[in-house]
Amino acid sequence: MESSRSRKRARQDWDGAGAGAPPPTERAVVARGGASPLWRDDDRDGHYVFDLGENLNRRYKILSKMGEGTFGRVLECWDRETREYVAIKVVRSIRKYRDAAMIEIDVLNRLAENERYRSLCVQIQGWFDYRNHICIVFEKLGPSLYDFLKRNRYQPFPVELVREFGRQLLESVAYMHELRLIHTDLKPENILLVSSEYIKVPGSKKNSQDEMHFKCLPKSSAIKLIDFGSTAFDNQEHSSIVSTRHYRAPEIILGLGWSFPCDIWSVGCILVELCSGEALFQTHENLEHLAMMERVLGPLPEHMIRKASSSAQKYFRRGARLNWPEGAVSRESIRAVKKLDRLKVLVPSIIFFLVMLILNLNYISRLQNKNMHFLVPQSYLLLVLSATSKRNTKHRNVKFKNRSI
Ligand SMILES: Nc1ncnc2c1ncn2[C@@H]1O[C@H](COP(=O)(O)OP(=O)(O)OP(=O)(O)O)[C@@H](O)[C@H]1O
Repeated sequence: MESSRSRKRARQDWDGAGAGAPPPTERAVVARGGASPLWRDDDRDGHYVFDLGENLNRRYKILSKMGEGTFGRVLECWDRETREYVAIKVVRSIRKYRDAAMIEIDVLNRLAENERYRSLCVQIQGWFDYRNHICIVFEKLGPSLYDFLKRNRYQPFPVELVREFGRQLLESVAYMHELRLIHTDLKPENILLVSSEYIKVPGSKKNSQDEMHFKCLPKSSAIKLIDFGSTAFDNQEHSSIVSTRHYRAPEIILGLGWSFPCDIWSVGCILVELCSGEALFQTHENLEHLAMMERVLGPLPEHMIRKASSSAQKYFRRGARLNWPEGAVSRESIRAVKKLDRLKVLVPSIIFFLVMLILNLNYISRLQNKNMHFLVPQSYLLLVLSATSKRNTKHRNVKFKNRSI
């Protein structure tokens, strides 16, 4: 079962076994100058064990650990050849993650076919296989939007900035969808600011001594998408469960099959979170999740309930309405759902219309055609966004124009 606050997606059940033996030549290499360190075993999860300052093959020097995910660790490295900092994802030496990394490389190369990707998605600079670890070299980016929220003790971003993030996010997703790719794991952790620079401004939350808190704001609003390890090709068979729980679309939970719209749902959830500071659907259980969706957005469309898979029918009474609150596992669960406000109350009105449109488009598209391509609605959303952007810019003398402040 997923832990209640876990933000990590439960990965699909892969079939691979552990890693094979390391290439014999590597064992003999001794750490000296620009050479590789002595061979050492991976940790029990298959992660590469390293010390800071060591080499990752002769070209890259390891400077720090930038992040960790299900697939592996991301290390900040110095590229001796280009003389620039890079972020290298060192994938766990387990067959299933190695295989998934090769798919990620495939997707990244596909994305890189068009120049447009440079400003929308993280750029891949290359990859190599080192001591049975696939290493993917990326341009180094700044912190994720989640890192920023956390650093600010979950104080929300200003609405002007959220709108700017939303516009870029929709552009990136539209670009992926044009290439018939579905990200499937959009979340604030997978959206990185391009720059780490920030400014401090007075925040809204005060502490117990009534002292004013400060909050950090990025100097530039430019963002890029990362983590294409779960990206699916539209025309390939899809696994039944995708997305990290909080950002998972209703059609996935109901077993209706999923396609491009599941990314759009995640975008809606992300925008609300950036405006409110907290994940919209903080749950780890399907029925509670559906009840939360109904609380925020109104009843699930009848056509979706009708087609729910046999295993999802148990969430409904006589196949017609959600078995809620009768089916709740605890009073606490009922309270958690009740505590949620309608979308209108949750987010400023300027974002409300956009999010409402996004989340409802997900429903509408299912009504029309489950594999409907999302280009048309996305262009429409972008139009709405730029229209509201202009209006608001006039009114409030917005500082987030041109992606920098
Ligand atoms: N290009 C980059 N520049 C800076 N930091 C990065 C970069 N790529 C990844 N990171 C950091 O490393 C973390 C893990 O990266 P990523 O999400 O790609 O790994 P993962 O193993 O696929 O994660 P998940 O378990 O979410 O699938 C990110 O959340 C981010 O903090």
